Amino acid sequence: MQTITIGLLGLGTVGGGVVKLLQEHAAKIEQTTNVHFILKRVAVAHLDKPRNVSLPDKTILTDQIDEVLNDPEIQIIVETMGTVNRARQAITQAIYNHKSVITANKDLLAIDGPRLAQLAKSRHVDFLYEASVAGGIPILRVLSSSLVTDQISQVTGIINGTANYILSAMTSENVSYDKALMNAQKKGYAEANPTNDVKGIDTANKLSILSQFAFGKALDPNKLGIHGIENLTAAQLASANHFGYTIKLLAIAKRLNNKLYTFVGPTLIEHNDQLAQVNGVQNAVAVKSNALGSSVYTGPGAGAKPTANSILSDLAAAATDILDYDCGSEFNNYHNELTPCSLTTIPQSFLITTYGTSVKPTNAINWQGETNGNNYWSGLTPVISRQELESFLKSFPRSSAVSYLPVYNTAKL
Ligand SMILES: NC(=O)C1=CN([C@@H]2O[C@H](COP(=O)(O)OP(=O)(O)OC[C@H]3O[C@@H](n4cnc5c(N)ncnc54)[C@H](OP(=O)(O)O)[C@@H]3O)[C@@H](O)[C@H]2O)C=CC1
Ligand SMILES: N[C@@H](CC=O)C(=O)O
Repeated sequence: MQTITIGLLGLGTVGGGVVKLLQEHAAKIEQTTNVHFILKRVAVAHLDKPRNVSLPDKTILTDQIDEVLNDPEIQIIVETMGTVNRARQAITQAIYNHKSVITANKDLLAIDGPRLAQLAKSRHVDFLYEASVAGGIPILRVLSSSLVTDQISQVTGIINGTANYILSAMTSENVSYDKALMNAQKKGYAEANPTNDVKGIDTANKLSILSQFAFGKALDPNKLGIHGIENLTAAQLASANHFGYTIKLLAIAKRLNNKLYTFVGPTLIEHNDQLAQVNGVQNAVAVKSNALGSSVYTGPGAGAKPTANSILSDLAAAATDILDYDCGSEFNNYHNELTPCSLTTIPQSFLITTYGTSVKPTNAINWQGETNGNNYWSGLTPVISRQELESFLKSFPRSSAVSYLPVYNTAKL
């Protein structure tokens, strides 16, 4: 049996899960990897905070990250503290100190992942981040191993557990948005600041990473048009349901020739689509590829143990590479020049909802269906161009509220 020494940054939801799984699964881990992992140091922000994990020795806790990063015995750093700047600094320092790094930090990866990956490669250490997309679903390994030779044309993801948990609770249990968000926070699904979860930013960050694995092109999340779920109305949820659809926060990347069409936002998806049945904290990634056809990968997208499981799979891979003197291969070595475009510029069908009246707008649209409630009217458009949509929206008096949502897979590319 070989020994690998690790250092952990962060002991919150995910870090705590890592410690628990290292303890609970120790026998299986040792048998399958032939490695005995020693957790030598754990960095936290607040030393005196009560913890719901038992550490072998309280003295391994420190609030000085450098004590972990500069410890010469530590071979692998597991970063589960979040934040962008402090985590970037810590990961860079770890790589310069010749330590392999595992992280779940999609906020950092989305803006600086490719650079950090190149740095790790140049320093001959591993840089792995399975947990950064869809929590417990091993989607990055599927894309970079099982589908490595296939040509992918589309990925669609429900990749934020908090948003999906909120939408499911609002749709099927009639729970209010605020209450559902509070429950997601209690369960450890939401980010320390849940703004990224509900505004679609976390979804966009994950789409950036996913796109890098599926298409060889990392997307700049700042250049994606991103829509969140925070302004969705009960009228939209009820109207979608009336027409046979569920509303999900989707991340879509679709390749056509050398262009990559992307969208992040709430979208109507037919009740009988497999993705519409993904509820609660479950995530799903649907992949369309030339050889395999359609495949869908589902599982918990957040939470302590599912996320920690992804980290432990990286840990096993990094330990094997250290023992085989084979560190430094890129997690994803597919690179491709594609031009990102917004899917919203493509003609497609929309759900339009007007508020303050239950009367149908007078515009000449061949509505595919319509419904109304006390104080709103909703209609389903045929496939219309962006220009037609915009001129329709402009035809309303400034004072009236009108909103629109796209219908999944109606875009005519
Ligand atoms: N929660 C989830 O389901 C998932 C989270 N992630 C990602 O995993 C990471 C961790 O998330 P999560 O566990 O939920 O976050 P938490 O807020 O639960 O935990 C963060 C931990 O990091 C510690 N920490 C924060 N800043 C510092 C610092 N400057 N120095 C040392 N320690 C620090 C905190 O210390 P203290 O406890 O003392 O305050 C805490 O233990 C994030 O990048 C998140 O995006 C990815 C997938 C799923
Ligand atoms: N806050 C995130 C956690 C996992 O990435 C989510 O809800 O999906």
